[in-house]
Amino acid sequence: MNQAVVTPLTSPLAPTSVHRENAVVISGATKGFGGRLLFENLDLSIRRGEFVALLGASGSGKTTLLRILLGLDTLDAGAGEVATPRAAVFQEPRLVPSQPVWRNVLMGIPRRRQHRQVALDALAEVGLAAHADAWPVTLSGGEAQRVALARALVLEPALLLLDEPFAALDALTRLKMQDLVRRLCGRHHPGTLLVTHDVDEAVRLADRVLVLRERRLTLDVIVGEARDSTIAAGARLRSRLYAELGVDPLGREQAPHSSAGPRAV
Ligand SMILES: Nc1ncnc2c1ncn2[C@@H]1O[C@H](COP(=O)(O)OP(=O)(O)OP(=O)(O)O)[C@@H](O)[C@H]1O
Repeated sequence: MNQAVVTPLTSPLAPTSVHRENAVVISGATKGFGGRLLFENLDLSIRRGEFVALLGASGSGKTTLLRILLGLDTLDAGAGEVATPRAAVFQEPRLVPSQPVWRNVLMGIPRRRQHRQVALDALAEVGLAAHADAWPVTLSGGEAQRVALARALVLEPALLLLDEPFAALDALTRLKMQDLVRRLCGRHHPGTLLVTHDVDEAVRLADRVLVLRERRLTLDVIVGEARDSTIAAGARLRSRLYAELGVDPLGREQAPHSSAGPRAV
């Protein structure tokens, strides 16, 4: 079993008490760049095993929040803790071209676990065991992303951060990759945060969808029942998310959005 440890997001801010079942707990999170606030006083928790999608307009701060959770950036104010180990998959696979696939898979794990068989098992999970000795340059975009996913999961992350990992893939590969990620997250049980622009993707994959808008999480909606009950319920949920994002999927003119404050449904 994965022995998650807890890492404060910011020091010397007082840490919150993250329970072992939580992958993320942050409160009052505030971040800006050059005098522009991206988000302010934001609260977020993600449980282990929970798949959360984060939607928001371009530039709203989604990647910045993900980078903070990954430890690549810090909050300006607020407190938070994340369970570790953490792993991430980005839009680009970020493989090391001078190393064969199996060595790429092992790159983030401790030396004592760096055995070829560990890589082969991880590659088998993403259907790429036969490509273990291939060079990254010979892989398709979808295959390279599956290697990146294997490299993330071999860490047995308590928190998995996905920053638009399907965005560069063709439509069919994207659907297959989404199913794979969902299946493997169910098996490995990390808390997962998926940053995406794609409402359909969020509804297809997530247990919960958040919308970051105007410096706040203006929507925090449980997806499961709406997605799984009827087609109409799923469509209503997607419409609601599009409306929250101020977008009409059919390209009709939108009335200016007014948001009274964070709402949960
Ligand atoms: N290190 C930095 N220094 C200065 N500004 C930054 C830095 N990182 C991000 N920003 C700015 O913060 C804003 C939010 O960026 P971020 O990448 O978090 O948005 P996003 O919601 O992920 O956007 P997109 O969906 O287009 O990827 C942008 O205006 C960006 O230019």
